[in-house]
Amino acid sequence: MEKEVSVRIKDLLKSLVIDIDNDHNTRETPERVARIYINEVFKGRYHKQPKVTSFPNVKHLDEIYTVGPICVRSACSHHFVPIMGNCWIGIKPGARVIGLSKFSRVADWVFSRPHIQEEAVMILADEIEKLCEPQGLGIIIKADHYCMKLRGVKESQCSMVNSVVRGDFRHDSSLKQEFFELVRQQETALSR
Ligand SMILES: Nc1nc2c(ncn2[C@@H]2O[C@H](COP(=O)(O)OP(=O)(O)OP(=O)(O)O)[C@@H](O)[C@H]2O)c(=O)[nH]1
Repeated sequence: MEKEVSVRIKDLLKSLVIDIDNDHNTRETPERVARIYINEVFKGRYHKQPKVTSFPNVKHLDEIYTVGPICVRSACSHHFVPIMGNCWIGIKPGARVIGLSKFSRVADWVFSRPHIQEEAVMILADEIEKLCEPQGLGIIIKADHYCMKLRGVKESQCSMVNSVVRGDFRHDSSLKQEFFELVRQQETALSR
């Protein structure tokens, strides 16, 4: 696959009148770009989900906890330029729990694909629900879209914030508020 992609990138660069044969800086760029897409930026499409072990919630914990900020590194489906930001996950555990670091690993796997942010948050929520079946789940993403910064409208300060709430977070507004408040407090502490 790397070979096939690099051949096509070579054609693309030729169409863009980039002289990869004589410009020493771009000579191996097609191979590099192929590796970046397959092994890094879009790896979530080609690599298996990271292994996640779940454990029984022996103490029947039913208080919420949050984890974040988790890095969002993605690419927008429309222009293939970066989406960079943070995400926060809130859990009211169910019968099983997973290790904290696994939220980052699964998020990285999900975000490493071309996305629009509205769908990315739902796909991540679906994966977390499958892994630990929480009683409640909330996710907030705040991200910069370089299709709005680097090009187009060139808005340097504008970002997108969206969220998804599932289970008890959706049915119990006080729980949802608690999650948003915990994230707000941690964000404020980080920005000091
Ligand atoms: N809803 C949503 N829109 C996004 C996201 N990422 C990029 N976009 C927007 O997708 C739109 C694509 O618009 P098009 O009109 O098809 O493309 P375009 O002519 O390049 O648009 P401009 O960016 O306005 O120049 C742009 O407004 C982007 O800002 C995302 O995650 N969610």
